[in-house]
Amino acid sequence: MDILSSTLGNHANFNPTTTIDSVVSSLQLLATVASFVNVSWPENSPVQENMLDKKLVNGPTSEYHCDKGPFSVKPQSNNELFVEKNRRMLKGYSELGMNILEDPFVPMPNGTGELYLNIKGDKKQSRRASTAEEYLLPIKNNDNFHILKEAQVIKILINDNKEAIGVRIATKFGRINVYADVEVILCAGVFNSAKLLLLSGIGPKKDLERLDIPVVQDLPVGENLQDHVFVPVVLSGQSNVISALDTVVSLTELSSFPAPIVSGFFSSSTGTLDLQHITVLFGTLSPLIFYIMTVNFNYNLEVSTAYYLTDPEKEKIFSLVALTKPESRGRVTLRSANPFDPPKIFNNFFAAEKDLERMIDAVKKIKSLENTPEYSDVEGRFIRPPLPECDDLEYHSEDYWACYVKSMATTIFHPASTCAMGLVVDNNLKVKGIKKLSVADDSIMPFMPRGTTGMVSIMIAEKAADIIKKEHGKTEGFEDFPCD
Ligand SMILES: Cc1cc2nc3c(=O)[nH]c(=O)nc-3n(C[C@H](O)[C@H](O)[C@H](O)COP(=O)(O)OP(=O)(O)OC[C@H]3O[C@@H](n4cnc5c(N)ncnc54)[C@H](O)[C@@H]3O)c2cc1C
Repeated sequence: MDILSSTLGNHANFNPTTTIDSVVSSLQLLATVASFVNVSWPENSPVQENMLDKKLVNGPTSEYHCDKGPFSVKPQSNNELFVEKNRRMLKGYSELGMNILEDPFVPMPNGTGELYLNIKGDKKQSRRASTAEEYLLPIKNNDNFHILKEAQVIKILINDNKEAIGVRIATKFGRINVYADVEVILCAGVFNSAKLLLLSGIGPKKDLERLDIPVVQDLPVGENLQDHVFVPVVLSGQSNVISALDTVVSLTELSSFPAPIVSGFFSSSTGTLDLQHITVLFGTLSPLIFYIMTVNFNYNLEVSTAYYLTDPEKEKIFSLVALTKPESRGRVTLRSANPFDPPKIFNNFFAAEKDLERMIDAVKKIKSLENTPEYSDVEGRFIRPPLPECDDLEYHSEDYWACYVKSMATTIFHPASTCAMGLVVDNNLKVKGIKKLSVADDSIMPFMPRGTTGMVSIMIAEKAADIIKKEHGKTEGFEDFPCD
């Protein structure tokens, strides 16, 4: 297991003796990179969960749940430390006018509810259910499954017939060419799949010519970059010194995310469920809020310290407010023709004016939690972070909120769509105009999913495996949905 995990950061999905089965195995490798929370996906997903809460499997929304799939999933209420705090957070949202959903993992979930977490095992034996364990472990001894460690693909080899014949890999022993018997499947992620296509002459003609890369196929690779941009809104809640203890205990409790967490979808005045909040309650003086702000999201020390130390005797309620369906489009392009240079990434958040308006609406709405009885009864309030660039603007003016949003905006790490289906690949994941070359990762999404992208990566890998099986007449495990 350790050996497998250690290879995930630089797996090479291509091997010299590729057979149909080994291509399928390689695709399953793609699935190893996505894990994290809430793998449940309602809209006819080929991802099959193993929902551990029987109430959901047998309840009114049973058609959206499965208890026979590879991924263990359970609601957070299984942890009694969090039940009361989740209830309070949900009460605040209900007083704000949001629906409270018993089960938020249904199509068009208009409201707020508990998150489901993909965690397997009981109590102290618990651990995050991962694609590495569920997909790779069962096949790790297969003869046709190989992982090349400490290796970086630097180019796709394409012959004069515009047919992909293999890849060039840089290893610590030097560069080697690896040839594919069947086809090459690129799963290097949103930035690096685009980068590899560009390095191989597949991309916008003008960009390639600028770097003297011979043009093999003129395609809009790297364009159409999308992401879930978010802005934090932090409120102080009730004084609760005991919750400092809960914070410590919950860190040792492996059967759930280490803090109470709820999430929901809501609409701005210009969209339908175009906004999401993910709300975490941090116990009094919990250092987790400081850690998350600095390490996870890279905020500066002034902002992170303000969230940590303002109203120190109180709980902090951190809402990550995100645009689920952004209109802005960014792009990824090469910095140089050197494969070891990172690509240039232009997020272009808020390039579309409407995105800024929607985010301002969303921030104001979540901030107004402070006016609900749940918060005003305990003198809960919005914590204004120090933003010197906004100081000259009148607090609460539209200009101030625009400045707040632009200063505080960052990514939830859901980039997608740089090799979008329809623009770069066809609906069978084949790169347009090139034979025997497919892409199977988040870069192929034409649009952002409403929820997290990791679960969609797994769906893409599952679907890609089915496409390959179908093309080669393999029926075993084809469209094998355990709960159908
Ligand atoms: C901090 C963070 C938190 C997240 N939280 C969640 C969450 O809670 N829920 C959720 O659903 N999603 C979450 N995501 C998103 C999720 O991780 C992605 O959607 C998913 O991993 C994308 O899968 P992918 O296969 O497209 O690309 P990746 O996971 O990026 O995989 C690409 C792989 O290709 C390898 N690679 C790249 N270039 C080369 C090369 N040249 N040669 C060889 N190998 C190469 C990389 O090392 C990597 O292993 C999170 C992401 C981040 C960064």
